Amino acid sequence: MAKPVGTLDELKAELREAFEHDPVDVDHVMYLMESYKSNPAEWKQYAIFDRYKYTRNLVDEGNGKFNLMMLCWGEGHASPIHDHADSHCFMKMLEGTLREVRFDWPKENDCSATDAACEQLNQKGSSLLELNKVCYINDSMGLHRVENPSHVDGAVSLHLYSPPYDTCHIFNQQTGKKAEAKVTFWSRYGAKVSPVTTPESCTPV
Ligand SMILES: O=C(O)CCSS
Ligand SMILES: [Fe+2]
Repeated sequence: MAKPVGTLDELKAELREAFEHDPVDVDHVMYLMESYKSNPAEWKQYAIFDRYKYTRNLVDEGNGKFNLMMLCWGEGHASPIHDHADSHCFMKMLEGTLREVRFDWPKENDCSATDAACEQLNQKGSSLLELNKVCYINDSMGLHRVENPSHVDGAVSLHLYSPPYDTCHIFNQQTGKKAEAKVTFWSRYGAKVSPVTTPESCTPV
């Protein structure tokens, strides 16, 4: 069994090592992310919140193999229902609690074309993610929406996407209609960048 990770810098180094080998060992990456115990003193420099929507804050570009980012969710903030662009998605709770709601893909691929083909997405599960817990999803497992259920506390989560991507799809829960969405960063390595959009607020391309 690999040794547990101590600090965020150790986690970044271990993740870079883990992604040097193909295919990705999902269980090993889950172990690494789970074994890191959140220490706000190590990550608060990346945690930049916005009043109106959740923010995506780049932490490491993983030698081009993955994007590691910190997402900051104000009270009641939520992502749209989205896919993960055929990438791996690992999500770890660093502070607070998030709810993950999972959905099946739309039954009809051409739903974005005709109203007749559209129908409500099937919700297939919901779970609360507590401090230090890690969840994993990829497109073969379905879609999800992530939300901060608290109306008094913020939440911070650490996300790893591999391969990295800057476009995904968002879905309308009532119709199943999908639209392409650009995802960018609110900050990079702790420094805010120009005003950017994140999935729930960006206009489909
Ligand atoms: O903005 C994103 O990357 C979706 C957060 S839930 S995986
Ligand atoms: Fe996601």
